Amino acid sequence: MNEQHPDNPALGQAAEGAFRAGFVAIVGRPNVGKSTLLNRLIGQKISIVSSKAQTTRHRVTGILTEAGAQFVFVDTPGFQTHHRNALNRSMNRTVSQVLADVDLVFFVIEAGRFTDDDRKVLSVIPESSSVILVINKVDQLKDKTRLLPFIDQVRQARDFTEIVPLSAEKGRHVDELVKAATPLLPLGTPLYEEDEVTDRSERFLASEFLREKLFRLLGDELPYGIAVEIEKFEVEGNLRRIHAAVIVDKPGHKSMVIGRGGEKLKRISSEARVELEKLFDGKVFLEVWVKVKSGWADDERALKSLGYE
Ligand SMILES: Nc1nc2c(ncn2[C@@H]2O[C@H](COP(=O)(O)OP(=O)(O)OP(=O)(O)O)[C@@H](O)[C@H]2O)c(=O)[nH]1
Repeated sequence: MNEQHPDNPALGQAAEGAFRAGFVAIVGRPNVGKSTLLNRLIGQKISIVSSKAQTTRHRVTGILTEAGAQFVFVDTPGFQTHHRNALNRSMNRTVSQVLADVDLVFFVIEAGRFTDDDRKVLSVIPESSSVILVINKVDQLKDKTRLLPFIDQVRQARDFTEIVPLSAEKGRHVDELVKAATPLLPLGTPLYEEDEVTDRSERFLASEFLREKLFRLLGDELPYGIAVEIEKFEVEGNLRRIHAAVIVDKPGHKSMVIGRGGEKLKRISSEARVELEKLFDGKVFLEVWVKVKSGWADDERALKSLGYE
């Protein structure tokens, strides 16, 4: 019998035993389109670090629940090869731990480009992992006949379980990825309810959204070791009051973040606010300032307080 859950048909199907659910990591060098892909996959269902999620080992960045499967996407902090300090050691450790633990890895590259940095990322994925090669930005490939030889070139580097060319930005063939990935998840009941959101999760999402805007709008000027700390998060009816500090390592970095006449910081916070209002479906009052904490990136304890493990 196919009993339907009153709020979520997907949960009803779990009773049949055919449901699949698992953790998925999306990895790739900077700028290949990982965030765009995640947003495209989960759309408005962006979630969710639920109360349950805090008892798991992973940071959940999004959940996609389909009729027959639930994908729980988890965060892998980017890794850098240039600086060696506590921050990087901690990040590299986290990356390999997370990858060894998830059920499936989406390894994302750009169509027509397979670089040394891509190979470095690939080398961190454990041999035992199931990996889907996601070739993103196929819309940028002018000569489509180049795609097959390119696929042949990349598949020399590893035995991928599946290969899916797509365009995350245009939303093309993203459903193919979901289709290819579903049978690779383990059988099991859903790990999370859909649209589960807690105060804590909103706080986490606020810091993630702000961090994303900093990365995007500072670009090459992004100071090394920048971090976001949510100092206050209050909910009054449909209004959220958020006070956030951007932590930088050196006094000189402060002016880079603030920009001439405060322009940069104003733009960063206003873009983050607009997206948070959409996400929370309510008004957001977001106040952001910049704080200097010298040497924080080298201080393991400070890292812990900022959420790095
Ligand atoms: N043409 C095209 N551009 C894309 C596509 N997907 C992403 N982009 C663009 O590529 C750039 C990087 O995208 P992100 O999603 O930020 O990439 P990322 O891998 O998350 O980058 P990091 O956060 O730096 O690791 C953005 O300018 C996107 O708009 C695509 O399918 N086609």
